[in-house]
Amino acid sequence: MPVNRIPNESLGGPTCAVIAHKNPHLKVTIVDINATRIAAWNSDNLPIYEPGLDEVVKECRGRNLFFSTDVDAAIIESDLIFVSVNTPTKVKGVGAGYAADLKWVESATRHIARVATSDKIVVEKSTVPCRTAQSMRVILEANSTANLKFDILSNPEFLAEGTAIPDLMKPDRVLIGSLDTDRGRSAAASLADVYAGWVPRSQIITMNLWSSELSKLAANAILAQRISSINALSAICEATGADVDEVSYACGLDTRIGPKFLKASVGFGGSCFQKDILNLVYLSESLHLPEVAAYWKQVVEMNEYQKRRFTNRIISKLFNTLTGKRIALFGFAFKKDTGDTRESAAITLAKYFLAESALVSIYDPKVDESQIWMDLSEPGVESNLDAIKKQVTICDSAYSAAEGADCVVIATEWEEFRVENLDYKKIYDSMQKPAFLFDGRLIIDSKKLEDIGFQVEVIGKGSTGAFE
Ligand SMILES: NC(=O)C1=CN([C@@H]2O[C@H](COP(=O)(O)OP(=O)(O)OC[C@H]3O[C@@H](n4cnc5c(N)ncnc54)[C@H](O)[C@@H]3O)[C@@H](O)[C@H]2O)C=CC1
Ligand SMILES: O=C(O)[C@H]1O[C@H](OP(=O)(O)OP(=O)(O)OC[C@H]2O[C@@H](n3ccc(=O)[nH]c3=O)[C@H](O)[C@@H]2O)[C@H](O)[C@@H](O)[C@@H]1O
Repeated sequence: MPVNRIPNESLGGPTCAVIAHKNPHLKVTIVDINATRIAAWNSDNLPIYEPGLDEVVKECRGRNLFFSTDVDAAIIESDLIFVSVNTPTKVKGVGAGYAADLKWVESATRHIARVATSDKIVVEKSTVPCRTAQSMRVILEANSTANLKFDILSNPEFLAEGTAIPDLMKPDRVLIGSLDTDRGRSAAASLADVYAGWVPRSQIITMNLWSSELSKLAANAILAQRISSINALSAICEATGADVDEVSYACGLDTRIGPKFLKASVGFGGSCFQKDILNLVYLSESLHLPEVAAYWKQVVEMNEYQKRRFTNRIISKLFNTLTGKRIALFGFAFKKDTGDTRESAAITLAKYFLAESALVSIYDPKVDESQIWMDLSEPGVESNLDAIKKQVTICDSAYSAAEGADCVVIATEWEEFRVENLDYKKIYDSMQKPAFLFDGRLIIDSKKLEDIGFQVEVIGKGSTGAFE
């Protein structure tokens, strides 16, 4: 079994589908070198789960939205090309563990230079380090044989997974960065016209290329920083008897702070927050700004600490050993309403539990079983997967995951895990006693579960109940 992550096309697919939906006069072709992905986009089972996406794709596919592996043809016939390829953290070489790996951006750029037969506007949609547009321009100009003109724009995307369609339909802002030249401004105006199909002009912001590239990294870093801040406070809450939900509410009422992104959790996940902050750390170090690098690095370190801290609380409450105990892990995706597991806190938790010789029963409503095995195993080590399969069971419901378990751990905030949507009495009756429930997402009503008999432990809240 190949143990490479299955690409999701979480960005390019939904973004271009909405552009096609809102601009019926434009022909939009989504191309990918991954034929399996394209086949899925052309089928009834789209490769990603995203609420509202099916409807948009079904309406436009075959009309003005096409999915293809014929990258050459799409480059030749397009006036405007979005480069939305993956930019993961480098795993080896200079900057490993921090810098963004730009090999896919470079290969897509070289492909455009090699194949284009007319002038193009090339839009950097992927999240990239500051000044990547300059490298793309050099590659395009140096490799283009036909004396063609290429304009590079930065147009970072701010959608979040799980809410991609509403985010795209009603963005807070659309950001377009260009060179401050007549050509640059004219290219930016052409791209602005595409978005003006549905976004008010006042929300389409233009600025210089480098500000635009940096704004994307900055926005993700600031959002993640808020989560690490509230998570740091959650540790203080647990030690003092303060309630993190109340602290978050009180702070969020200050209009200068605002209520969003202050929900304490077992740790942020997703393909971008960690990658983009590490990218910012690397950029800061490259610019000889070690204090700035250390500041941002701490946001990621706090996130790792939160996952370790939550696990330690579970071990301590389960009488200091997990050996042979069954843990029901509710949720594996990095957040609700997505099947994406990239950097999911649930993966780290599951690995900690396995290291403590626990048995883990996993249930997630949208994550494929094959994805869970990939996430838990070492790439390419078959024997490692065999060992993991002795400790892990993947279940088709929360009820089967909880059967015979010593504790339930809520790792993803799926609505179906709320007290009103699951029969927790049935779950309690099927578990070992004492039955523990650890809520890493602050989604359950502790009082109701304690009344059933559960010993409940919630992130950012002190312990209550019979065992204190
Ligand atoms: N996932 C998200 O919600 C968001 C992602 N981003 C950024 O968008 C970029 C892409 O992210 P995802 O869509 O999540 O990545 P992904 O890995 O799911 O998809 C990237 C796709 O690009 C394809 N690809 C790679 N090289 C290619 C080439 N030369 N020609 C054609 N296709 C090629 C891959 O086969 C893959 O299907 C990243 O830079 C990410 O930081 C930005 C905002 C939101
Ligand atoms: O660049 C990207 O890829 C995107 O990254 C994030 O979007 P995403 O990672 O899809 O999802 P978020 O809603 O930001 O959640 C990220 C993680 O933080 C967690 N989170 C979020 C909010 C909160 O208050 N607390 C919290 O723990 C979520 O559960 C999740 O694990 C940003 O929100 C998007 O604006 C950005 O475009």
